[in-house]
Amino acid sequence: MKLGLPDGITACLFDLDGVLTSTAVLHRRAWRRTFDDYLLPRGLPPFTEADYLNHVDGRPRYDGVRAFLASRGITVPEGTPGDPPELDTVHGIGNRKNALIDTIIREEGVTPYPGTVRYLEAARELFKIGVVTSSANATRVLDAARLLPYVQAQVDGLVIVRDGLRGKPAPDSFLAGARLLGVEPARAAVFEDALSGVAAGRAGGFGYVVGVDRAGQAEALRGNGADVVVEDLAELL
Ligand SMILES: O=P(O)(O)OC[C@H]1O[C@@H](O)[C@H](O)[C@@H](O)[C@@H]1O
Repeated sequence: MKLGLPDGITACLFDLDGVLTSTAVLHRRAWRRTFDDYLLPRGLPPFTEADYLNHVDGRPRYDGVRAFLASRGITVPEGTPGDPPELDTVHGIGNRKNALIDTIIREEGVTPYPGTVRYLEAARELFKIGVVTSSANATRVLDAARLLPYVQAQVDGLVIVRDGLRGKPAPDSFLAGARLLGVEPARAAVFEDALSGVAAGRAGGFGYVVGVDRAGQAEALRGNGADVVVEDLAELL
């Protein structure tokens, strides 16, 4: 074992929001405001943390809109990516959330987890490092957190759309990350805080899946595919 990973692992694929940076809570807040603006005027129950964790967390933006609305039996037109934020379409609602997260990130900034930075410092000496995230805002967030120098390969929300990949919980984005680093999935470890993300790691046949529990959902992370669950990456040092 090195840095808590089994022998034979040569690469680490890190999710971004909630694993490297504390931006998962910012996304959650933006989603809550977006969906509550839709739900509450219609007399429907508000968006909950469980809604976020089960249907939205880790998935590409519009997949999250579709999955959550489907869980409530709500159908809205698909629309197109250029839809303005005030339109009640899948794309309009997703764009509304993106305008909100944009403001929140600009006003509040981005912090990397200190334990993650320590882990990255150690890992860069031993492993290839990639970031695999559904977020189309990844470069900006990595840059603000000063983490870009650690990243040798990046698969993000823009790449997912460009290459027509299926989003998490499908394994496509992690498999693309492994390919970019030139490693077999069995030789790569996946680090994920989202249920959809650990499921993607398991579905891709990755050598090890580390669940990072930032939301008191250790059991669910294990149930969806994590081999081990930690609350902070420093526990693996
Ligand atoms: O809307 P973005 O920035 O492209 O991000 C898409 C998704 O990215 C994931 O990393 C987050 O867990 C989700 O909350 C978010 O919805």
